[in-house]
Amino acid sequence: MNKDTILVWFRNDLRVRDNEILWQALAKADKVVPVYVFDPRQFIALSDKTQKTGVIRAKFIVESVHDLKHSLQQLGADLLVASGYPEEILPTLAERYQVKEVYHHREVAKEETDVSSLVEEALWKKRLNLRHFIGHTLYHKEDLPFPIKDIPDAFATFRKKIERETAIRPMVATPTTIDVPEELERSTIPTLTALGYTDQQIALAQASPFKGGEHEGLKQLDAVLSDTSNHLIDEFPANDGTLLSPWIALGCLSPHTVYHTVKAAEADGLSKKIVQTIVFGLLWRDYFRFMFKKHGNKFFLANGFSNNFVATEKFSASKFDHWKNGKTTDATVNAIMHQLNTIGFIPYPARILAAHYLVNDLGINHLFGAAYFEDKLIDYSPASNYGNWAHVAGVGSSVKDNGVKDIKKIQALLDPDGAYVERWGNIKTAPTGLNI
Ligand SMILES: Cc1cc2nc3c(=O)[nH]c(=O)nc-3n(C[C@H](O)[C@H](O)[C@H](O)COP(=O)(O)OP(=O)(O)OC[C@H]3O[C@@H](n4cnc5c(N)ncnc54)[C@H](O)[C@@H]3O)c2cc1C
Repeated sequence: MNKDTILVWFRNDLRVRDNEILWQALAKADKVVPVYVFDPRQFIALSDKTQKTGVIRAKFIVESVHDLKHSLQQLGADLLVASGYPEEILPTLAERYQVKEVYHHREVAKEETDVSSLVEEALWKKRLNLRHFIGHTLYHKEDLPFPIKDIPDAFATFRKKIERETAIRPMVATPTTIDVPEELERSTIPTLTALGYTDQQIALAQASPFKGGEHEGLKQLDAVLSDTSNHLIDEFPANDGTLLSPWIALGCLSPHTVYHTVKAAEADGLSKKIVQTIVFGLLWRDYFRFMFKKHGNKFFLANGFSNNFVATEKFSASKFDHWKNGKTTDATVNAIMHQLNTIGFIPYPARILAAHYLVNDLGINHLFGAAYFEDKLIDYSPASNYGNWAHVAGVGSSVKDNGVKDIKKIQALLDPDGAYVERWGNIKTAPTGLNI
C-alpha cells in the first residue's frame, strides 16, 4: 500500500485558497487525488415539478468545477470528475490509487450528512477512514465557548458571546504545487445536457449574470472592496450587500477569505459600515449552521420551533403556482418572483417580502416556499434557507427574530423609487415547471 496518497473529496468547498482539507492532505501525504462527484441525487426532478437543483445553480456548479479543475492544473495537478454515487465511486478510486485516507468537509443538513455516512461505511469496509474537517464556518466549532448542545438559541446572545470569547482563525496557506499520481485518469466535466436539463432550460440559465468559480468570486470581492461598479453590482442598484453569497454557499470563497480580506481593507480605509454588514451576515450564516448541528431536523418540521401546531391542510396548489410564477395580486411579489426565476438570485429584502406574502397572505406553509427557493436560488444552502424561512414564518430558532417587523420599511429598502417593479414586473419569464 502506498501510504503517501490522500484522496481529497471536494463538495461545497470548490477552491484552492484557504482550503483546509487540501492543505492538510498536502502536509500529510506526498500525493493527493482531488475528486469531485456529480451525485444524481442532487439533480433529480421532484414530484411537484420542482428540481433539487434548478438549472441556474447547476450551471453555477458546473462553472465552479471547471474553474477548480483549471486551478488544480495550474498547480501541476488535476481534478478527477466522476458522475454517480459517491459511496460507490470513492471507495473504487481509493482502491485504484491506493490512498491512505479520504478527506472531506463535514456538512450539517441531513441529506448531505447521510451521503457522508454512506461513504464512511463503504470506505470502512475497505479499512479506510473518511476524515471529517470543519471548515465551512467563520468561527471554528472547536473554538466556541460552549458545546454545540449549549449554543444559545437567541441570535443576539450567540453573537455577543462568540464575538467576545472566540478568535477567528487565520486562513490556511494556498498551495504552490500539488503532486498527483502519474496515472491519474483524465476526466471531463458533464454538460448541463448530460445532467438532465433540457435545451430550453439551459437557454434560460444564460440570463443569470452570476458566473461560478473561485476566480469570479475573488473578482466580486475585489469589486466590493474597491467600490468599483461591475455588471453584477449594476444589476442590483438598491442592494447594500456584497452579492457574494453564491460563491460562499458553494465554497468558492471561504468565510475566512472574505473576513480577513475585508478586515485588511478596513485597515486601509474601507467604510466600517460595509465591514459590519459583511461580518454580521457571516455571523447569521454561522448561527444557522450551528443551529442545524444542534437541532437537526427540527428545521424541516411544519411548525418549526413553535409549540403551536401549524395547519397545512389549507394548501392551495393554484395559489402556490401563482406565487411561483409571479402572478399574484401583489406587483412587488410578482417582480421578485420574476427576478428569482430569471437569474436565481434576489436580495435579502426581496426574500423577506416573498416569504412573508406566501405565509401570511396566501396562508401556505413556509416549507413549500423553502423547497421552491431550494430549487431556484443560486446561493441555496440548507441551513441559511430553512433557518431564514422559519424566522419569516414566525417559527424560527431565535424567538426575538421571528416574524417580519416592518413590512413597509422592507419594501422601501427593495424598491425606493419603483424602479425594481418597473424592471422586473412585466418581464416574461418561462413557466417554472419542468415542462418548459
Ligand atoms: C427566506 C430567505 C431565504 C434565504 N436563503 C438563503 C440561502 O439559501 N443561502 C444564503 O446564503 N442566504 C440565504 N438567505 C440570507 C440572505 O438573503 C442572503 O445570504 C443574502 O441576501 C446574500 O446577499 P449578499 O451576499 O449581498 O449578503 P451580504 O449582506 O453581503 O452578507 C455577506 C454574507 O453573509 C451571509 N449572510 C448574509 N445575511 C444572511 C442571513 N440572513 N442568513 C444567512 N447568511 C447570511 C451570506 O453568505 C452573504 O454572502 C435567505 C434569506 C431569507 C429571508
